[in-house]
Amino acid sequence: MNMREKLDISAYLVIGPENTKGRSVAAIITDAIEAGFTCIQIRSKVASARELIQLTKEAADAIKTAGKSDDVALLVNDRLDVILAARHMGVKVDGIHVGQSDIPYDVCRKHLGEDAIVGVSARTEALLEYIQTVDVQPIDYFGVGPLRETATKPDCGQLQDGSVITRSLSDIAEVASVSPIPVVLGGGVKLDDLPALAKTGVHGFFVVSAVTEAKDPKQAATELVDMWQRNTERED
Ligand SMILES: Cc1ncc(COP(=O)(O)OP(=O)(O)O)c(N)n1
Ligand SMILES: Cc1nc(C(=O)O)sc1CCOP(=O)(O)O
Ligand SMILES: [Mg+2]
Repeated sequence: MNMREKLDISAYLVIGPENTKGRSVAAIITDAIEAGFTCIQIRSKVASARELIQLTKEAADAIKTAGKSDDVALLVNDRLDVILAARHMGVKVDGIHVGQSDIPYDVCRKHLGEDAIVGVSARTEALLEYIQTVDVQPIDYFGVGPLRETATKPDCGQLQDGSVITRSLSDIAEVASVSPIPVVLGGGVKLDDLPALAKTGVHGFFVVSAVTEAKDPKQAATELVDMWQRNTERED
């Protein structure tokens, strides 16, 4: 089974060097994987292409050292060029995450191949229409958010007048129920949000700062994974 077929977005870490308070991205990825995180996305709006390739290599090495190359997916945000370059250099990168102003997902699929993971985000109100109008077959999951405003991505949920739309739990539950593909929810998500989020039917949560800015990232990641598992365990 390839990584696309095995994809698990239940505990999804998004991380870049601007999020780690000067600490090593690879070390925090190791902490997250050891805690049980299932998916990693390298996302940086400040790193150069060369830096992103290096970060992606270090992330793939961290996943391999943890013995999880066949279980934990490694994605890169936005940068199809970085993924192609990293793959060319022998780095195992499993896929890409793109939003509505990024490279179109069908172009990503064409260049990355049938086994790659392609995640897409769209605003919830747009997503409901989107689901009915696009062929979701090339897409593996929808990234939805924000639950609340977050300094990590000040433009998320922002309208042209500068106001910010956050997602209510009922919006999230509606998207999860109509989406033909799995949904992962993020944006301002903290530990205490997980019990309510688990009830919405989404397949997982994604976080940046709840892990990357924590005093002890390993402990924070462990608490998040445990909380999600406790709240999504089947009762039968
Ligand atoms: C899992 C996940 N969901 C949503 C996003 C946001 O993507 P996008 O809207 O393209 O914004 P940027 O992350 O590129 O600023 C994401 N990265 N990951
Ligand atoms: C990468 C990203 N996408 C978002 C969306 O709403 O689409 S919010 C976000 C950043 C989430 O960071 P934090 O966990 O620190 O709030
Ligand atoms: Mg993007």
